Amino acid sequence: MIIAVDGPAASGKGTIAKALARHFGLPHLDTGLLYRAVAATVRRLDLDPSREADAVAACDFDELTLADPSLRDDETGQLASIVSAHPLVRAALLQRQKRFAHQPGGAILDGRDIGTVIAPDADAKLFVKASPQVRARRRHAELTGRGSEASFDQVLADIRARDARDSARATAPLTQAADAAALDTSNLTIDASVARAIALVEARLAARAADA
Ligand SMILES: Nc1ncnc2c1ncn2[C@@H]1O[C@H](COP(=O)(O)OP(=O)(O)OP(=O)(O)O)[C@@H](O)[C@H]1O
Ligand SMILES: Nc1ccn([C@@H]2O[C@H](COP(=O)(O)O)[C@@H](O)[C@H]2O)c(=O)n1
Repeated sequence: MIIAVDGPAASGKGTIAKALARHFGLPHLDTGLLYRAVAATVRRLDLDPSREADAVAACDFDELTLADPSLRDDETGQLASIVSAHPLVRAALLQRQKRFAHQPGGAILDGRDIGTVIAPDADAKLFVKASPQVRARRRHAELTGRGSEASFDQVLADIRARDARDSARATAPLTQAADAAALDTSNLTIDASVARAIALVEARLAARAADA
């Protein structure tokens, strides 16, 4: 069984995907981390993120980079959304994600293009969203908890900039797959969001079983 979870920055898709992975006993891949690792490598090697050839060179990143907590920084997220717009960067990371999705026993992946590009054949697809203000409030609380001094206005501006870049790029833009179930978490607690996500996935699986 493959479950695809997509959505914009800080919508809660990672939180939901991890909980679904526990519930259904599936391995989980946070695909944003791959783009963040490329971004961190571009920065470490002092490359130019807007040059496709530089960003492609960083796709061969050291696997240990994936465990670096600084990947979660807001600055790395912004840089990730710049490098991820290059078609050759997306191509370089494509097979790794497809292999993970199609491993025996199934998998759950979260990102921007899981339901549209990585696993269009997924058994269940969710598109997790929340208003920019709610997402910025949550991300600001998270960053403040980690000692960051970023202001709420800065976090909101960063989220809007990332949404715009991720949605406007020509290759694999952020968009809801036609067969994805939308889940707006703006007015839901984490527990309520997870319960709703489980119910949506189970409904989708039951509908597929009835069709088969
Ligand atoms: N329903 C919710 N209610 C309150 N806080 C939430 C909810 N869902 C997630 N959060 C919190 O919001 C923050 C962002 O959530 P999460 O990291 O899951 O988002 P994301 O979509 O995976 O973000 P990104 O795309 O930037 O990786 C986290 O601090 C998380 O604990
Ligand atoms: N499937 C994906 C996942 C992520 N991206 C890009 O990476 C940035 C960081 O992702 P997070 O999920 O960790 O926020 C994101 O803004 C996207 O630009 C992607 O393109 N495709």
